[in-house]
Amino acid sequence: MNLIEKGSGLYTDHYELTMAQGYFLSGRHNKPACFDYFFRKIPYQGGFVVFSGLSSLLELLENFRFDQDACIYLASIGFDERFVDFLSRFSFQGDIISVREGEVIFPNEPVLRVEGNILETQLIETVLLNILNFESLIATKACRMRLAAGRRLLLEFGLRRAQGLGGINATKAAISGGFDKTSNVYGAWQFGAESSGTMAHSWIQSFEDELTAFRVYAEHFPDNCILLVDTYNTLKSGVPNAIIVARELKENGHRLIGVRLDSGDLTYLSKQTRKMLDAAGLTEVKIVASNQLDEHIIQSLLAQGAPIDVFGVGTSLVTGKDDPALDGVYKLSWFDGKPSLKVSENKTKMTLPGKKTIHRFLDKENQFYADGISNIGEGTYDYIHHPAEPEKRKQVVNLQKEELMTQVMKNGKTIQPLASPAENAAFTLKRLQQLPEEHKRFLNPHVYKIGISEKLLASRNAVADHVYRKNEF
Ligand SMILES: Nc1ncnc2c1ncn2[C@@H]1O[C@H](COP(=O)(O)OP(=O)(O)OP(=O)(O)O)[C@@H](O)[C@H]1O
Ligand SMILES: O=P(O)(O)OC[C@H]1O[C@H](OP(=O)(O)OP(=O)(O)O)[C@H](O)[C@@H]1O
Ligand SMILES: O=C(O)c1cccnc1
Repeated sequence: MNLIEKGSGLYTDHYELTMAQGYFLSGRHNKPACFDYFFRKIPYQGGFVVFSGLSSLLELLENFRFDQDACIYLASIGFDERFVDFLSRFSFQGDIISVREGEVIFPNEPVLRVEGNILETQLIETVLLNILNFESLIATKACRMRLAAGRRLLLEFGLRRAQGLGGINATKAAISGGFDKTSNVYGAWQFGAESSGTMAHSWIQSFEDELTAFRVYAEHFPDNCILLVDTYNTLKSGVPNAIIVARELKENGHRLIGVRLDSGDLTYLSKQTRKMLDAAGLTEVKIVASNQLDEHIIQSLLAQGAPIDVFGVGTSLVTGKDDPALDGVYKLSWFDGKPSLKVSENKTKMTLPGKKTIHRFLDKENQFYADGISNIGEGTYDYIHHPAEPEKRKQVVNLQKEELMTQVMKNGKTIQPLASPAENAAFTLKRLQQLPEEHKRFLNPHVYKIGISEKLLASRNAVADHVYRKNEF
């Protein structure tokens, strides 16, 4: 299935189409509207999220169409003929204003805004949430592993354990989050990443003995050879056999790239392996480790002094293990000329009305200090208020600030070059250097402050009052 070629219109929830039909048949479909995308809870008990998926989304929206087969199907399941006819000519013509892909973002910030008519802005809800929530979830996980691994090489090994075809976008997000290479050949091809890999146990098992398996592999791939050393006994067989083959390669003007450890105590085994390789004069041979790694294990292995050069990570990365979904939502904030909000018993869940932007305030060391959300065009403000407890406020005068949102799509056409996953990763890394350490630690990270301007607070109160009065509760 290729959504881009087929047109992605059916990649949606049924209710988006019934609402769209309702807007169309009641003649309301051209009324202007604006929706915000934001999430509420940071996954993995972390201190930040890496915003990812924007380029995938823009590509899909440019191709958000209902082809003939889709229209026949929609008519067959009861959609109105006039509406289906309208859909056959439909394309998304709205605008998108967003923070940059790879930006470090925080809960309750409306990081992306969609403007257009109510029908088109409603219709894209599901695909938008599907893409942004998943890629941001996985890029955040990848980025946490990058923080744990420092400059060591990170390989993505997850396709076999991914949630079905989600494995494709997981690879894109893994690279965006800071992984260097992937085992996923399709992903590498699609997203301009580098694919690479080692070997499976089956290769070694298919030979009479381990040494022959290593020799045949090295013969075929003398310049791209990483030997898996734990099939029989890592220290008594795998590493000694790898050393024999490494010497043979050297004699022939080549070099063994590395050995891979895939079971057992990775600290003990990597230390012993390093000693054995070094004693054999093979200081250049790298140690690759895999086996159910995650950011915590990587951090712990390095703290234990494990001399591991490369980490291969699959399951926990591509499934976002520990937190299988980001709770990003898409809420109507402005309709037909008026700010709009969704009230809630729970004040933290009340949405922010109107068209808004985000400023990031920076301290003297150019480190992130706090983020402010305000109405667009509001100008400067001196305080930001806690969204749920507005009596708590923070002064933001005399601080440098950056406006985080820019227009990326106009009338359904992307107006900025789409960043590659590698460009996103470089941007994220730069931004993380500006995020104070206390927000990056894994254990009980300090909460980054976000707040709303006085004017936005006043307009939220006014709109909420109006909604309460109109609905008499
Ligand atoms: N020194 C270490 N410190 C912390 N975690 C480690 C260390 N060494 C390995 N691990 C992790 O511990 C887990 C060990 O998993 P498990 O008990 O399945 O071991 P195994 O060696 O894979 O066993 P098996 O031989 O059955 O495959 C893995 O997630 C691995 O990454
Ligand atoms: O543990 P993960 O983080 O998910 O990383 C991927 C795992 O997949 C492979 O094992 P598998 O048993 O599938 O095949 P193999 O024979 O190549 O080891 C590989 O050896 C890793 O252990
Ligand atoms: O290339 C590898 O070593 C690899 C690829 C996929 C999964 N596990 C390991």
